[in-house]
Amino acid sequence: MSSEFKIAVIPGDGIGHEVVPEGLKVLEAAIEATGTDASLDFTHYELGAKRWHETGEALTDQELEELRGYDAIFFGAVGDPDVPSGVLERGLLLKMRFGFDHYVNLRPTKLFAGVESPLANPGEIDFVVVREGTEGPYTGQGGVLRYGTEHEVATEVSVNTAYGVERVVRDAFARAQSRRKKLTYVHKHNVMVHAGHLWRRTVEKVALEFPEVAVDYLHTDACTIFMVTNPSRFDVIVTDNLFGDIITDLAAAVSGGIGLAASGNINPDRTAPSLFEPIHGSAPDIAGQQKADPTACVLSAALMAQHLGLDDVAELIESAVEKDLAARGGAIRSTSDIGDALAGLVAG
Ligand SMILES: NC(=O)C1=CN([C@@H]2O[C@H](COP(=O)(O)OP(=O)(O)OC[C@H]3O[C@@H](n4cnc5c(N)ncnc54)[C@H](O)[C@@H]3O)[C@@H](O)[C@H]2O)C=CC1
Ligand SMILES: CC(C)CC(=O)C(=O)O
Ligand SMILES: [Mg+2]
Repeated sequence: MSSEFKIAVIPGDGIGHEVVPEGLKVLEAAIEATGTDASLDFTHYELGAKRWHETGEALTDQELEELRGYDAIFFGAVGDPDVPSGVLERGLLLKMRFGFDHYVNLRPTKLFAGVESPLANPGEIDFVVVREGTEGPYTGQGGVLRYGTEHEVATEVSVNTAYGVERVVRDAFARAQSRRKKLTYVHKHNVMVHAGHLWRRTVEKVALEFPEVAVDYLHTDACTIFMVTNPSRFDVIVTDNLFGDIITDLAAAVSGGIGLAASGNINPDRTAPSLFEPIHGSAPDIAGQQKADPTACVLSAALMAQHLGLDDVAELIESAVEKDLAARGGAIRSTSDIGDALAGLVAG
């Protein structure tokens, strides 16, 4: 039986408009090349800075509900220098992450053959960060007292629930079980004793269900050391929303750059569409210049294909990326040239 998947496409801002067309180009080439009888039906949404300037809205509640009807969301990036910081990030992207219960923010990190790492001796880098996606300091809890005065007080509260921590920790253990059976949980429980100890107790409890998985703990600051000095020690990392955001930019940097780092914002219970995006932002410093590497976006399309059960499509895209990276050397190519090359490799 053939299946049709409805995909909402949101390029967003800045280089989102350049990398998303390349992601779609490679994805469509892979669908055709595999001969799968599945088809993807794309609906484009113009959301981001332009639309915010026109209407004052980042994403309405009605649009959020409309998006709920899709099988997946393919996203570029959000954020614009002419929009107050946080308005689009919270109003568009985080509204979807929270609204669609994307509690697993999955960020695989791999040093592909032929890719140069800034580390002198990188060794093998192949790990996945499971970043909690719906809690922590990203919930918007907190506020400001005596705004604008010399007595101003600003709080940003980290929210951690037993339910929320346990479900993401269990997901990470299951991933470790099916990989190299090592889980590193990363927090800062020497200082953040309330949230940190909830994470610690939760990991200890769930570990009993996964006796084959070796568990390791690192404070976040020490994690950044080992990510640079010995990234091979990692298999699966589980951590909170903010720590996960920070360490995955570092993970991208040590494994060849932010332009290669893909992600999935996953709702594992499939009660709402999952969202796939490169981990980078809208990169205003290079936007509109065809300088962005679309590979992260292309690999995010592969993650989306895998999520939809199109494993052969995902594998074809990944192997095209591997071939292209192995042959790249120091060549400088435009965003669309890289997309064309990847689509060509996929077509065979
Ligand atoms: N998921 C999202 O939509 C995210 C949005 N943002 C937003 O993006 C805007 C810019 O944020 P920044 O902190 O500058 O982070 P950024 O990730 O946009 O850029 C950081 C640096 O990486 C470079 N870069 C990013 N993607 C690249 C690619 N594909 N190829 C080559 N170079 C690339 C940029 O040119 C810049 O020098 C802000 O408004 C921020 O809030 C930031 C991170 C994630
Ligand atoms: C909401 C985003 C702008 C936060 C971020 O940097 C990320 O998720 O990687
Ligand atoms: Mg980030």
